[in-house]
Amino acid sequence: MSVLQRLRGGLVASCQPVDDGPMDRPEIVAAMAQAAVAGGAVGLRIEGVDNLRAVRSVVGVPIIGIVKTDLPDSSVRITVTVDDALALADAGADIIAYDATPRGRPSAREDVLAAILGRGCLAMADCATLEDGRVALAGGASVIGTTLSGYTVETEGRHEGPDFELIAAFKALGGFVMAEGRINTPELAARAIAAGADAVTVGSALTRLEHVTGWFASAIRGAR
Ligand SMILES: CC(=O)N[C@H](C=O)[C@@H](O)[C@H](O)[C@H](O)COP(=O)(O)O
Repeated sequence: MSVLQRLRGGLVASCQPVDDGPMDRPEIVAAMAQAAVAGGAVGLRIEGVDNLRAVRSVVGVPIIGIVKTDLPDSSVRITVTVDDALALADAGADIIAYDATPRGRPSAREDVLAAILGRGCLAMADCATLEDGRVALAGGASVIGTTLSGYTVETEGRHEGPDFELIAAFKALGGFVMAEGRINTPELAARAIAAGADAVTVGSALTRLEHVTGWFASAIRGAR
């Protein structure tokens, strides 16, 4: 079965602990990944080359790899250089996700995409808009994700929850549609599939213990 066939209709667990938090260690990310697969995840999204290597050695499901970098002069963070893309391919990523918005960054998005495809990996375009998805598919990306909707100046504050409109619009474009971003409950995940997603990625609600704890703690404080 192809990588996309294995992901179709399933859950991808994004195992990204809070940066520099107590769970931000490759062995813990690998354990999270194993637990997610045991729970039914058909794929994983992993940040960082060391984490990816640790996860690759313990699971067989498809892995979407990214490297996040905080740049001084750009808000683009996801797989911003050709070297990052190549390192993820070497570490065993099946799919490499990159920032597919037109915002400036060290390597042009086209160059990052070409590097991913050149290594025989599939490319996932992390998009904010319909136009990002259109450009990415035309350039050879296989997966278009709603990952960055709500996280660019253009789209900030547009949706409090998942961007179901973009999921539906992507469906009409063709390509493999990944619903991603603020899908924090099983009900929202099911709605994403009903809206046209081929697969759903969930991160914070599964693997950012600090965030999930905070949601509960503040709801309880607010109810007092
Ligand atoms: C915008 C951005 O940088 N998104 C990142 C991409 O990898 C992650 O921080 C998110 O956790 C991931 O997209 C999953 O989304 P959520 O955690 O909302 O389920």
